[in-house]
Amino acid sequence: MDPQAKQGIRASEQDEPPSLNDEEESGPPKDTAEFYRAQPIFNRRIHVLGTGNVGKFVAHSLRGIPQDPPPVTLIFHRHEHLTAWEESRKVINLITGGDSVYREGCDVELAFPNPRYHGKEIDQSELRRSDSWPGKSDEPIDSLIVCTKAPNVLSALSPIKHRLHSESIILFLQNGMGTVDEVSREIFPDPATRPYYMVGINSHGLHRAADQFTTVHAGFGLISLGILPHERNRDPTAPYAPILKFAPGRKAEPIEPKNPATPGLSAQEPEPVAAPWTPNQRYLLRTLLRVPVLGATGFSPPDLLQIQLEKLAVNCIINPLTVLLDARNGSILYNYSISRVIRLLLAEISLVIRSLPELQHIPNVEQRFDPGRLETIVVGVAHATKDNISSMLADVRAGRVTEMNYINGWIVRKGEELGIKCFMNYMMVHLVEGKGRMVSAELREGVPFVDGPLDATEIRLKEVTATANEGKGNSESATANARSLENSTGEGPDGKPVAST
Ligand SMILES: CC(C)(CO)[C@@H](O)C(=O)[O-]
Repeated sequence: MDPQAKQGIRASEQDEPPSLNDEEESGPPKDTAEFYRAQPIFNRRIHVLGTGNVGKFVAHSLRGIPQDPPPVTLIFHRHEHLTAWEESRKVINLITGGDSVYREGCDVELAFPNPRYHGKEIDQSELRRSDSWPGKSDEPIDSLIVCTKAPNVLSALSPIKHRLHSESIILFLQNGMGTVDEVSREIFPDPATRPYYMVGINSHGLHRAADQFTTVHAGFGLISLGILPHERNRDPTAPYAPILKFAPGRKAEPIEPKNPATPGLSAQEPEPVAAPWTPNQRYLLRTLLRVPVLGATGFSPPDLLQIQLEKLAVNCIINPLTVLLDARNGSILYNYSISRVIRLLLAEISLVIRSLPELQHIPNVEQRFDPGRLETIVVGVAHATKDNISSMLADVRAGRVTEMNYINGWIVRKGEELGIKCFMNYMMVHLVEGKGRMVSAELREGVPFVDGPLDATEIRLKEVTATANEGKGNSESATANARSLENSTGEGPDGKPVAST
């Protein structure tokens, strides 16, 4: 067996510094801080799953903690990425305002995602030639930050689920809602062995760079963090996990009129957070709070949920509209017709959010999620990011699956559970998915084809590979496509024409 297979590939073996808690305990702790300081940290290593812009930014930031940065392991999902890393300087570069900062010291592993079709995982084990490969690791993971896009979380997490245990902590950094519930249902169905979860909302602007291990920090933002209550530690009928009145299999009851501005009128009182943080929860949270560039702040679960829902409302408007208009974020501003669409969408989004049972005990929810206030937030973000291409538009242009299922799709599903029909959002989901399919089909058409009678050495490429993709964020793949065929036919730039039609 490959000697590296047990523990991935380590940058250095001396990176396990002594526990943060070397001091001997003397008597009972006097205050909360002392209580937490007395908790032992067994493993400081932080694994980062997903090495896109967010993953690189987080790993770079963690390695930049001035004193005693934590050991960080990047989990790649493709062999090419591992090879590229091994052949590179083994540094992550963050470009801020044109200046590059290189950080070294990350270890790497390779875990192949388990593909899923129609919601079911496909067992690939029989297809594998070996159970061991360079970069494979079976070591336990105590702290994990999941930075993959929402639609890829299940397939990326599945091959490492055996390494996560009931005391591990997983931080989810995805756009949209519903990822955590999906992970509990599909990956960790048993609450007794389920790890702890933390959720983060990232507002940093990060752009792709030409180099694979470089990210551009285009806009400073914040990361709002919150530790979610674990089912092991709370009453599952408490408001944070309410019994849904219209959930499948449940006898439908009409929604009671609520008055959230008067807490307690029709909702249960929130459950007080009783469980103290585990050492891994506290360690990961504290470590992230120590990184100035992340701008991380901790919130209670109800506060975090409301921040998530505000961000969701913004994403529900800017992301699909920029896809349909195929334009930058600012394009939705100062346009009478687009404003009508925004208002119709927000009317549904606001109603669903204001009806969520988990918010019923919180004062001012009616005001905070009023459609007019949400519109002000959306317009503010669209204005502040007017020159940006939204993440969803970038996904569609590149032929990737969008996060629509976790954004407007989540509103539609929640609406169904609550008895609210969200026609406008349903239409948005399918317009964006339809557009995504159309663009992917166009990109697939970019596969070079042979046209007309050719002699043995001649070949023509459809020009669409180079031109149809221009300015659509996928020119890299189109060019690579064209280049690979050029190489395979041995035709160079000064050979016979390779592009026609
Ligand atoms: C806020 C936002 C729409 C700005 O581009 C961003 O969350 C995105 O691109 O998804």
